[in-house]
Amino acid sequence: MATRVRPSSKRCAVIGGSGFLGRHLVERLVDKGYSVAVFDIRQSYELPGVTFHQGDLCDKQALLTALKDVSLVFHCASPAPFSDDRALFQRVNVEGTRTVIQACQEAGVQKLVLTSSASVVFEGTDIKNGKEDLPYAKKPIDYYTETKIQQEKLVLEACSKEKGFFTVAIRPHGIFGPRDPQLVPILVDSARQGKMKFIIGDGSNLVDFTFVENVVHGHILAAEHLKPDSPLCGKAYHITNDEPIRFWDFMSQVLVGLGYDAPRYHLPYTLVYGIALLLWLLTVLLRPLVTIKPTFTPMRVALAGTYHYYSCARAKQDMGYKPLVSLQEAITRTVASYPHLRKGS
Ligand SMILES: NC(=O)C1=CN([C@@H]2O[C@H](COP(=O)(O)OP(=O)(O)OC[C@H]3O[C@@H](n4cnc5c(N)ncnc54)[C@H](OP(=O)(O)O)[C@@H]3O)[C@@H](O)[C@H]2O)C=CC1
Ligand SMILES: CC(C)CCC[C@@H](C)[C@H]1CC[C@H]2C3=C(CC[C@]12C)[C@@]1(C)CCC(=O)C[C@@H]1CC3
Repeated sequence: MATRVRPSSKRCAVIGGSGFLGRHLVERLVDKGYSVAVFDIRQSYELPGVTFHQGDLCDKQALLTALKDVSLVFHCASPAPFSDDRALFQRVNVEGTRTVIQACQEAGVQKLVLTSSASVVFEGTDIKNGKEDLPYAKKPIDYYTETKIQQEKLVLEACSKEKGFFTVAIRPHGIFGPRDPQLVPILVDSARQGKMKFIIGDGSNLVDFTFVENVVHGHILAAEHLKPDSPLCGKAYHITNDEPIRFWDFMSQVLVGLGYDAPRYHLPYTLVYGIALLLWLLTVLLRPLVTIKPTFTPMRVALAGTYHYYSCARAKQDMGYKPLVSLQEAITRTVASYPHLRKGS
């Protein structure tokens, strides 16, 4: 009878390993002595100790090649959240994740760590110190979040002691750091267009922004604590910097750090939200004729004008999580990493 060779626990795969979070995760795993297989639709770098497998995660055969001899899989691939392509989110985040689960089970993978999002419980209204037992959003803020909810459910439901397949979901919020392609670049682009003069609402709303290295730390701790009978099995965990900050203070610190003025003038939240909604309707109506990409979408206005910060007490208790980098240090390091986005450069 053929015996199955138990894959090495230091061999893992990162699906989405060419992306912002994925690459930081891969770099840390290599530092910790893991050998890593990256599976991604694109290859964006080369690194000793890392093998690249280019492919679409909806393709099970391609996944099976990358998952050979792998015991641990991190799944952090997703289409960009600001894409408007509902069919793409459905195909990659839902159908693709189903395929990832099947491929993991067929390849004999023991642990799957999903990058979910704290936004799975956000409906555009205030969340203060939200815990993981909040219900999933009934009206998610966009298609991206709608499919992140379905994806998280699929992964957590697949956790099975009988099959020897253990799953956990990490829910980060507002990831930022060096090489982030969205938060800082969008902010600077808006400032360069003169659109960052206004504070939406009274500016007191607290939110979580989480440094990418802390998010990586949470993922690796989750993987290392995920064992049969551990409390992590089939559960979701918020990973944040544990230092909620006023949304507009965070934006101002990044902008001022890069040489731009901080927003100063207040606008009522409902007015801006209403205008953003009208603009969005207009873009939908005009879509057959022209493509418009407004800076202030209803989703961004909701994120900019409400409280949304989360408790990471469960991660502290079950996996000993503690942020490694403080928010101030993280902002300083992030600002320093974007010399090309400084005013005047
Ligand atoms: N950034 C944030 O603030 C937050 C992110 N998250 C989650 O974290 C994860 C990582 O996000 P982030 O690093 O910011 O995103 P990125 O877009 O930087 O990384 C995602 C990677 O997945 C790749 N990818 C997309 N579709 C496929 C596919 N069909 N098959 C294989 N690879 C694919 C992307 O390629 P390509 O670029 O070509 O599309 C990209 O390389 C995502 O799951 C996201 O939902 C959660 C909370 C907050
Ligand atoms: C133009 C300005 C009013 C705002 C610019 C900053 C925004 C680009 C970011 C502020 C909060 C961020 C955020 C995400 C993306 C970038 C921001 C909107 C996510 C939507 C990314 C994907 C997630 O899973 C949730 C994030 C919430 C916070």
